[in-house]
Amino acid sequence: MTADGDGVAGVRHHADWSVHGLAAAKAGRRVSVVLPARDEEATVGGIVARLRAELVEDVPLVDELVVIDSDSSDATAEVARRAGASVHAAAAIRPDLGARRGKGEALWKSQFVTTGDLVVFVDSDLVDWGPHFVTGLLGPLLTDPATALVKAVYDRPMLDPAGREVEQGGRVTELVARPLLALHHPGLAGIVQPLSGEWAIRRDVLEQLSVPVGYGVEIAALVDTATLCGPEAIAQVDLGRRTHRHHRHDTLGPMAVQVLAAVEARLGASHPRSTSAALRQFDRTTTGFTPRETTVDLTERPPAVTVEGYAGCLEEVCG
Ligand SMILES: O=c1ccn([C@@H]2O[C@H](COP(=O)(O)OP(=O)(O)O[C@H]3O[C@H](CO)[C@@H](O)[C@H](O)[C@H]3O)[C@@H](O)[C@H]2O)c(=O)[nH]1
Ligand SMILES: O=C(O)[C@H](O)COP(=O)(O)O
Repeated sequence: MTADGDGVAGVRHHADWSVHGLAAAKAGRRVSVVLPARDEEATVGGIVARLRAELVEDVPLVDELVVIDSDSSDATAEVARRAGASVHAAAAIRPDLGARRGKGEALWKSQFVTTGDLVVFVDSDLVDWGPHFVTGLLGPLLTDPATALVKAVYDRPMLDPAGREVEQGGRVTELVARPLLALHHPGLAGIVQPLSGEWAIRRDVLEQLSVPVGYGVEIAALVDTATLCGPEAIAQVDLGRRTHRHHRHDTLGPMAVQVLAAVEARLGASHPRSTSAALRQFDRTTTGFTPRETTVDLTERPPAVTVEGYAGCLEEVCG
């Protein structure tokens, strides 16, 4: 498989690295795995338990396994804790900094409760996955000092209720993220899955990034890491196959707005940052089309390194 863009390197394969080899390559570095989770009681426990058994207990690759409970109303926190994660409610982390809703907020807040030099993010709604998601993402970071961020690449089939493959997933990827990269960041067009929720990053880079509180977090991290370190500092690793819970197409609207806004905010002064947008969608009712309005949060959190009391590293990165 090749996917060379203008600047991004080709895709490696997770099998290029063994778990024992990676544990030996750590050389004193600490690894945090962070799972953001909102209402994921059905899946988060199994993911945590397997990562804990294979990458914490069998082989000492992962030093901390952290679930950030993102305003769940189900038993996510309890299930994750029982499976062996340390669990933090996003809103309870540094309450002096306030609380927003969203996936990006969970990732941003995770910086205040983790200590890893390398941070691996893994979604907690995964169905088809394995510990090779974590080892694959760590491969380039642990073996190549020029790598700053690693993105997951995978087949992502959409299955019908009977488990048959109906098409490939990634609706926001294909209709929003990829066109945005083509228009504004062609040097990143070689990124196969720009929105993949599984990615890993050096903390000394992560802490320099401004973080959208919602679903703009992945595209923002890509664009900003390329700006800070160059696109060649972004690696990609093929993790095989991934399936997860899908949103209805209309609930992808707010996600699309957040992805668009994160890229627009990085286009310079002609696109001032808004802090919210009103997305109007319509339901067919007996009286016609009834509008349904969603206020989409476009807020961004500042680089952690600029936040008073942040304990991370303060060194300058990427030259
Ligand atoms: O407010 C939220 C929303 C989601 N999540 C968690 O974030 C992960 C991904 O969320 P999901 O709603 O399943 O996103 P997807 O539809 O899978 O969206 C894809 O595209 C998004 C936009 O780039 C990425 O953020 C996702 O990781 C990626 O899987 C899951 O573990 C969620 O529980 C939170 O922690 N807080
Ligand atoms: O990554 C994406 O584009 C969105 O998460 C939607 O994915 P899906 O179309 O596979 O649900």
